[in-house]
Amino acid sequence: MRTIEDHLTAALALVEHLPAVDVDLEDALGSVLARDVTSPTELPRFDNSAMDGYAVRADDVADAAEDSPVVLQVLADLPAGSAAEPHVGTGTAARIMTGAALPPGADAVVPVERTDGGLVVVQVAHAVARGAHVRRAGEDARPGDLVLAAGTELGPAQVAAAAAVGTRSLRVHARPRVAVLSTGDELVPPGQPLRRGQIPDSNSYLLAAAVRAAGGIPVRVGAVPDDAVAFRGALDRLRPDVDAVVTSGGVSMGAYDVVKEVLADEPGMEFVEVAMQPGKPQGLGTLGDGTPVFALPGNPVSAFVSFEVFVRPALLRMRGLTALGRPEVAGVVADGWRPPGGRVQYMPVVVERDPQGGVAAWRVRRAARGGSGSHLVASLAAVHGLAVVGLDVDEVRPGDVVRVLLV
Ligand SMILES: Nc1nc2c(c(=O)[nH]1)N[C@H]1C(S)=C(S)[C@@H](COP(=O)(O)OP(=O)(O)OC[C@H]3O[C@@H](n4cnc5c(N)ncnc54)[C@H](O)[C@@H]3O)O[C@H]1N2
Ligand code: MOO
Repeated sequence: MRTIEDHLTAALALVEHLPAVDVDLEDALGSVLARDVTSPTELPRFDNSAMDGYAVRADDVADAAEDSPVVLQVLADLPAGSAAEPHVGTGTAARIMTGAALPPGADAVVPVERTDGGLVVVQVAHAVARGAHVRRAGEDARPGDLVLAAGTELGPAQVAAAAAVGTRSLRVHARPRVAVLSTGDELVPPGQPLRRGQIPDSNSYLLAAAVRAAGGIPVRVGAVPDDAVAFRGALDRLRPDVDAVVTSGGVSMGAYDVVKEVLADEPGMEFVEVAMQPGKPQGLGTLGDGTPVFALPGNPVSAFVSFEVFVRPALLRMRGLTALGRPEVAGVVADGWRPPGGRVQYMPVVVERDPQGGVAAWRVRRAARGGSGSHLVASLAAVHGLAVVGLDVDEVRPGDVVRVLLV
């Protein structure tokens, strides 16, 4: 059997960062920058007030106190956005709002609640230090500073930083468009009546959602029957519109394993057994035109785990990311189980804070009560993580510490 590491290496070798495209800031969330963003200006762009109040010369109000306020003449009113530039000389002040440019001559701001709020003359009842409540130009960024590095995934904060430096569109890696096909004569779209032997197709929804959660764009074809002509036809109709294809089912030893039957003849494809549970039978490779294909096993938990371990990292790489793993915690096992041995096990688990366990103590229990079967799709709904159990472990006991990938 092939190791997980070798199979992941083979999967990642099929893909590279997708080419760069321009995306409007409004649509940039979740994309990965293909080019650095530097600040063309100082940020803040100009010295400005951090408070609603009065722009003053600190020396003028050095002796101000509650019982002996200093009286200043109010020269101007400066709301945020005002282009006025009144010169604040000795004995004068300008009423100023948060964000308005500090007028020349002024070197501090007195908050309005420290004054009588006068519009013609103002009484200032407190001294302020030079620079008080002034936000200095360039204290956030200087011209040429790197604000966002290529390879950064754009979240709300990164989008805000790009907007603040005046960028309207960003150069990002294209997102992978990923076709999702499930195979099986037993599959019926969810919600439709079922005769004996039929089940709803959950994998095409699972995998389409997983593609979207990984930052890709799913193209959900749905269920295709176990028929070589139908499967080949569905594949041919998809391309060249997609960057990758994910299939589920039909890769094992069965008499009707259509994915294997059709794709085993493709020179770029291989069907292997990987030393993991679930997820042993795997197909991987490229179609004639180079489109990568991930042929995952049909059992729902197997499809889920296989996507996590092999497909998600590949999609992240296509999106332009270099960190491809999930965050991990070490957790203490609450209820033990017997792993299969000889294969690395990915056990779907619920991860909870241990109330007695201090800051970062996690308690881990199986998501499916009493089972680890790869068919337990309803129990999958409880999953927080996958506990990774080594292939040489014959028993996981309560109190053991396991590594958990947070999914
Ligand atoms: N003789 C052997 N039989 C099996 C072996 C083996 O080594 N020798 N391996 C088992 C393992 S492990 C797995 S995993 C499965 C993988 O089988 P396939 O990838 O060929 O998947 P199918 O046979 O098509 O389906 C398996 C199972 O999953 C259900 N299924 C399939 N697609 C969907 C879907 N879209 N939504 C919901 N459920 C789905 C299907 O009904 C089956 O119950 O093979 C074992 N057998
Ligand atoms: O590998 Mo199968 O995925 O063990 O159920």
